[in-house]
Parts: sequence; C-alpha cells; structure tokens
Amino acid sequence: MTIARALTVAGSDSGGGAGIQADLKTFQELDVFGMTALTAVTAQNTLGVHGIYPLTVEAVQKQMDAIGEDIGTDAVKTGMLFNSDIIRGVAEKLMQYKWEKVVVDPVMIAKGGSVLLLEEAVRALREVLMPLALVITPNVPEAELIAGKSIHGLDDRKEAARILADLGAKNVVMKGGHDESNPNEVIDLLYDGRDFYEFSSPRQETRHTHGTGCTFAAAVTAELAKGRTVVQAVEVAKQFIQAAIEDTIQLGQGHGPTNHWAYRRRQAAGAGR
Ligand SMILES: Nc1ncnc2c1ncn2[C@@H]1O[C@H](COP(=O)(O)OP(=O)(O)O)[C@@H](O)[C@H]1O
Ligand SMILES: Cc1ncc(COP(=O)(O)OP(=O)(O)O)c(N)n1
Repeated sequence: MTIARALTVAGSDSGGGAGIQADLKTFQELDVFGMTALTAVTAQNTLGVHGIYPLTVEAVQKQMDAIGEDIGTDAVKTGMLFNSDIIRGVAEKLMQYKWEKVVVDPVMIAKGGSVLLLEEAVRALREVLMPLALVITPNVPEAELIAGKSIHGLDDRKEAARILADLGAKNVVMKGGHDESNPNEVIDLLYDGRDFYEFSSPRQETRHTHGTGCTFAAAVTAELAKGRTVVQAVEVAKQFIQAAIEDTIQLGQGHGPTNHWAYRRRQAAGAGR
C-alpha cells in the first residue's frame, strides 16, 4: 500500500486548534501520513497566546534532516516560522532535499494580536521563502504586508496576488475571511500567474474560527501530496474548511477551534446515501 506523506514545519498550539496540531489532524482526516518539524512551542488557548518559545535553527533543521534522510515526503507545508534565521534554515533544507510541493502559509499574527512572525523576518519571507513556494496562502493583512499595498475588496486582492506572484510564488491563494466587502460570502481567490479562480462559500457568523488558516493550508498540502493539481487541492481545502467552520464544536471561552472531523463525516454520510 502506498501512502501519501506530508511534512509540516510549524509551531505548536497547546490549545490544539492551530499550528502543528491543526495540520496533523487535517492530514489524518484526508488520509495522508503527517510528519512534523517544530519551529516553536506556544502556550496558547482560545483566549490567546500566553507564551512563545522558539527552537534553534539547528533543532528545526535536524528534524527536517530526520525526514529527508529516511521517510521522505510528497509535500511540505510551512506555518509559524517566527524569525529570519528559522526562515533561512528551512529554505536551505527545502532546497537540499529538492522538495518542490511547498505550501507556504505566511503566518504573522494570531487572532488575538500576538506576533507569530517578527518584523525583521518579513524580508526573508519575501526574498528567500516565497520563490520556493508552489502555493502561498496569505490572509488579507498578511498579503497587505507582503505586497506593501492596502486591500479593500476583490480587485485589490487580485492586484496584490499579481505582486506576490512577481515575488516568486507560483500560485497565490488570497484567502477571503478578512475581506468583509462581501458580508454574505467568503471568496478565496487563486492566481496561478495567468488566470484567477474563485472559490466561494456562505460566510458563517461564528467566533469559532481559530486555526482556519492553518487548517486550510494543511488541506491544500494533503491534496497536493496525493497528486492532485493546485486547483483540485484548493477546491477540496475550501470544502474541508467550510465543513469545519459550519459544524462547530464549542470549546473554550474565546475563539474556539474548528471541527476537523466534519469533512470526513459529511463524505461518509454522502457515500451512505
Ligand atoms: N466566517 C467564515 N465563514 C466561512 N469561511 C471562512 C470564514 N472565515 C474564514 N473562512 C475560510 O477559512 C479560511 C481561512 O481564512 P482567513 O480568515 O482569511 O485566514 P486566516 O485564518 O489565516 O486569518 C479560508 O479558506 C476562508 O475562506
Ligand atoms: C502555533 C500557531 N501557528 C499558527 C497560528 C495562526 O493560525 P491561523 O490559522 O492563522 O489562526 P488564528 O490564530 O488566526 O486563529 C497560531 N495561532 N498558532
């Protein structure tokens, strides 16, 4: 039996809704064998981030070597990378192992406002990591910072996507959760350097959206690991995150996590009809 493999290079969220925990749950739900290279430990729950403890570059690279020298991987996702040294160290290993299906989720700020990427690291993200990305998945504030332009609505998002593609990302998914120019719909916009594709879903009125970005990017990574095209992978990821937000599980007192079981349960229910 061959099994698709995916590696996430990201931070740990003790609350289980975002970071490496969200990535592994998503990989598992999509039938992909998940592996990890931890970049930082966060003490985090639905109320916010209470502590950040980055690992050394050596520790991050050793974990990537452990995968590269033995198990190998079909796709890689990067999440919280925290500082420019870690970004450069991760980029070095992506190149060394010639991992090409790389999904970069340019995690910068958590919902509660905590900084998950230092300001000094944005340049390294732009110059060193983006050219290695098969797909980059910024939310609106992240795209504004990387592209250096403010974004209001779909036309601005398209222009920012072009700027990000010029920086070297082969495909740009501009996520629409923060774009409230359309109160009824959330449109995720994919730009492949030539064409735009829109993935739309009804906007859910909920505060339980902790880890949506990680979960979405992990689903894209899992589908790429299985050999799907970028368009197919984004299509599945959109369905996965929509189910995870709609079938809410109410945990904690703040922004709760999404439901990583929901997509599989819906698929199973559909198959049983
Ligand atoms: N209120 C919502 N209703 C439906 N989908 C949402 C909602 N908020 C976010 N999403 C989806 O969750 C994913 C993450 O979106 P976004 O909020 O833009 O990024 P992030 O979680 O990184 O801030 C996207 O696929 C987006 O379409
Ligand atoms: C360890 C860790 N990594 C990433 C994030 C950000 O996750 P995201 O999916 O963008 O969700 P919110 O934090 O915005 O809810 C995180 N919080 N922790």
